[in-house]
Amino acid sequence: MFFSGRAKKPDAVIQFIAEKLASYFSVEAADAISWCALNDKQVTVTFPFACKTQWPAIEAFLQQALNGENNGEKYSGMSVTLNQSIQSGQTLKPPVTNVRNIIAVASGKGGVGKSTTSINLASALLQEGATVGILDADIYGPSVPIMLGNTTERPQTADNKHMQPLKAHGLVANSIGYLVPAEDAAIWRGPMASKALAQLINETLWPVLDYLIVDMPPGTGDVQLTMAQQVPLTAAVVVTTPQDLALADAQKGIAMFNKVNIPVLGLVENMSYYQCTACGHKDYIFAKDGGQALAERYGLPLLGALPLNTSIREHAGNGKPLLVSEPDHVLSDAYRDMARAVSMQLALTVPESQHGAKHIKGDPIVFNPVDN
Ligand SMILES: Nc1ncnc2c1ncn2[C@@H]1O[C@H](COP(=O)(O)OP(=O)(O)OP(=O)(O)O)[C@@H](O)[C@H]1O
Repeated sequence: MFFSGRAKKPDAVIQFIAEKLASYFSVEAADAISWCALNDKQVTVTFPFACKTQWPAIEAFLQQALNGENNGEKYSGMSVTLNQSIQSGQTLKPPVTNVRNIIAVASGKGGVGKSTTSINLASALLQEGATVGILDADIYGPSVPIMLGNTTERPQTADNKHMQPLKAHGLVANSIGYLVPAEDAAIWRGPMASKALAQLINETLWPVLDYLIVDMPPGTGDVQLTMAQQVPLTAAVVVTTPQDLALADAQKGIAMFNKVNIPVLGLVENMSYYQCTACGHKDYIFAKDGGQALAERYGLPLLGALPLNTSIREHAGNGKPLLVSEPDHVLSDAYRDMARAVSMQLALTVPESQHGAKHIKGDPIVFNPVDN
């Protein structure tokens, strides 16, 4: 047997790797143990969340740990392979075919940057190795087509019942904005808006997606509540700006999801500060640490804090997300940090679906994540 003599028992190696992973991700070793498997001299770590941009660093860190700390002999010849496999989180309603997790991005107040956060979160999750779609549920003010730069495209249908989602920048997307003129949707009453959302979700032929990001309409009224109940949401992320007014509305958003038993993964504080490009001084225009204080009050993590920044606004408006145009931008890094936090929080806090993978039927469309 391989683990005889001076070598460690398999569970000791796994325990060792799990402890290193726990320190890297600030989680419990007990969580990390379930990610690890040993096969001969190879430890395979299968992350249940998206973190692919970190793999080279993690691999080097684990390999160094195996070789170092006087372990050279104990773990001699052992190597680490990394993988990721994102499971479906449980939902109150039956899941949508092919969609593992639906994450609502919501805000109590309009104009806080919910759509901008949605599109950049979706792009960042994609860069972290997940398959991602975006659904624009902001029936009254759809901005996903503008942000993806495909306002003139229309979803195709082969049977007049189902739509192929549009593909842009590696994402798949659907929006009421592709289907009806803005002035028509703007006058829809609640039931009509909810029905339109149900159709968008259920009649789109989604390819297999780890995450479908739903850009919710702003506010916490009847329309939003019905939508939150109607869609098989796995979880929600609440976007706020740091000032009191927005925070008060963000609380209403958290309360709304609590009421319908949808787990809130955490808060994103947008427009946290402005950093002067000339001198680097940070100005907390809308107050300081409001998002952090609210997160603490509700025992939620602050998943990200993004500054008020010209690049964020320009890229949101010109049809090419910041992460696509400038993947090396320091704010693209910040969005990827946020995406990993969202993905990890979901994997660690939402129990796996009892439906298993029964709703995963395969790709109804050819999905190429690098397609533009
Ligand atoms: N961090 C940021 N820095 C600079 N501009 C931003 C930032 N976030 C959002 N914006 C800009 O603020 C405006 C509102 O953003 P966005 O449309 O994302 O907000 P929203 O909350 O989805 O709005 P709505 O309530 O209309 O749905 C847009 O012009 C967007 O480009």
